Amino acid sequence: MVLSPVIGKLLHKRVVLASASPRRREILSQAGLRFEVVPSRFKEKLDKAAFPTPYAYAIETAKQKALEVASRMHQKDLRAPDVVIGADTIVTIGGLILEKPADKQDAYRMLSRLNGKEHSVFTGVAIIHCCSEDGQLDMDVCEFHEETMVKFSELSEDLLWEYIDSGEPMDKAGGYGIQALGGMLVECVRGDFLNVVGFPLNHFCKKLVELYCPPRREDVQRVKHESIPAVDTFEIASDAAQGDEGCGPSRAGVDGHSGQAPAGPQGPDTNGLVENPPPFPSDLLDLIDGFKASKALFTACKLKVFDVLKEEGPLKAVDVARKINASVCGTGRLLDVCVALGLLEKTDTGYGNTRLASRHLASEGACSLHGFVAYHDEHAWTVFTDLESAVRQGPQAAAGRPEEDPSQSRDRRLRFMRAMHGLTQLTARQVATAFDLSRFTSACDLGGCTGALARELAREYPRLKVTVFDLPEVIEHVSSFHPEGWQPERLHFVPGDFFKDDLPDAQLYVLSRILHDWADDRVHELLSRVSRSCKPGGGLLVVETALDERRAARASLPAALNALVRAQGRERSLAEYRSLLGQHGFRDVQVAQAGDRLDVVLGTRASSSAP
Ligand SMILES: O=c1[nH]cc([C@@H]2O[C@H](COP(=O)(O)OP(=O)(O)OP(=O)(O)O)[C@@H](O)[C@H]2O)c(=O)[nH]1
Repeated sequence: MVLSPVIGKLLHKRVVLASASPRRREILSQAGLRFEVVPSRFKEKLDKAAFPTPYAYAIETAKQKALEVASRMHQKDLRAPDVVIGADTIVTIGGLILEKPADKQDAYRMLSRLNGKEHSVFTGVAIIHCCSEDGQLDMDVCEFHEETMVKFSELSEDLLWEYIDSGEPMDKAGGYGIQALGGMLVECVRGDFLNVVGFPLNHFCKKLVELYCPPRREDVQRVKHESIPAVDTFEIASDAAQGDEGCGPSRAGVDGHSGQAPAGPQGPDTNGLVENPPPFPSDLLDLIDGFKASKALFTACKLKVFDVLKEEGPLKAVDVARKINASVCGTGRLLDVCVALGLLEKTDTGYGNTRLASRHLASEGACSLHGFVAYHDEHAWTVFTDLESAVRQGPQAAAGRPEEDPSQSRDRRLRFMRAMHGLTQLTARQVATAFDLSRFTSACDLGGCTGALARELAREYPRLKVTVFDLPEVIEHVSSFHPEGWQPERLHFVPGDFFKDDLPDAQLYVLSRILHDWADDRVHELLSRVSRSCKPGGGLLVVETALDERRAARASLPAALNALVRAQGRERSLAEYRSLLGQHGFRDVQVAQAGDRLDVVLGTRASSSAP
């Protein structure tokens, strides 16, 4: 029996799994897929440093594995299979990519690195649709990745060696198999378990829905007019499977344009030939509607919809309306839009948060971005209405406005602090582990605000004492951001202005999301102050979202636009940050990525006194 209708779409096709992994074979056959196994001969030796993110590396490896099998099979009997699936699983921690261990010592190195910590497991997947015509092989590649967070318990050396001696680690990414003995090492898992084992089945099925059962044209148009983006659920596949016999491998889907409507009614042209209308511009319509989606999210956050549903959901629209003190009709529409945006789920019992919403959009919690959303709603939204003049006149248009100073009023300051706190908490661990900082015993986070990064640094490096140095009016509020029962043992808050006051002594100085706020002259002033305070051998850690051609244009887009609408300051490229550190006496400048959007630059203060 095939449970997922979308897997059924592949039953009449020749499907090949380009993998030697017994786990992938098992996951896919248990899902009801029928396929042959042809292990890939692609050597997994791509240059990791050439990829902007670890998952881009995993995706490319998966793609190369599948492409190798497709072309080999085509060459052999001039008939490629219909579909080839490739996958690659990697583990990442502190900017390092771990694959299968080379030997026992290597397994030990990997497992001790993971010991007691949380790491990410990425599986990149490539689905290749092949078409052989006149001896030519034509291939369409659809690719995606899935991330799962896994936390290891604190494990003794003896236990690690016992596990290594079991032989289990050797053919597993990161040196452990979560589905077997390795499960004993794991304290918790956040995300898709099967992704860790080697194949993200859930995401794969969703991709198949996009490829084989895009929403029907009427649905797309209705959705567009109501400004609700299409949502990828298995239900779409079920509906299509029941109501649309022709729901097949649409070219639109295979070409990777997910959610694109199939070609519309076709009329004969003057030669009696059928002419295809131009492709439906779904992506463009999504783009046009994008601001409405943002505003719906901002509004639901402001009205505390996600808090109410986190505490009491699932609830009917009428009950949510009562609790947020809003109209039933307006609330119902907002809730439906949130469902379409993938933020809420709707069942017979009412509306409930998705995991994403409970984790990031409710106002409390270690991963809450509620403050960050509020800041965008109340501040960025207004500032960005000036984009046209900023583009016409350049950043001086923003300079003409009264200075946006987050410390102007208590409310605005607190709002800004909440935004920074949420964002920093979310990325602090990745920043703290981007480099091995264990050689430092003292650090000073300049402009460290609520201490979210400082706390993570102290947690990650047990010998490290961290000072947060920020304006007195900021320091005055930090206690309200401390987690309950929190004792600031190795963490100190010192009030001061990094442009005016002496900087606290430290071996490592941290400037996280600070430099982009300042124009070049101020950046030089600040860096020369840091350079003077930093002793030879000390370090400077700069954290920014760099304008960087390596990163997909889309990810650095907000940074590029921010630079236009801000009165002062500008985003800079990695080359510029490297050069700035060099100009101020920092050598051995290294760069690492912290997650998708942040770059971390570490320089060591050279011994010569003149920078
Ligand atoms: O918890 C677990 N983590 C990982 C695995 C297995 O690890 C390997 C990952 O290696 P890779 O993606 O390169 O795949 P290969 O086994 O080399 O097969 P290919 O022919 O596809 O390259 C993978 O087998 C996971 O299943 C695990 O079992 N548990």
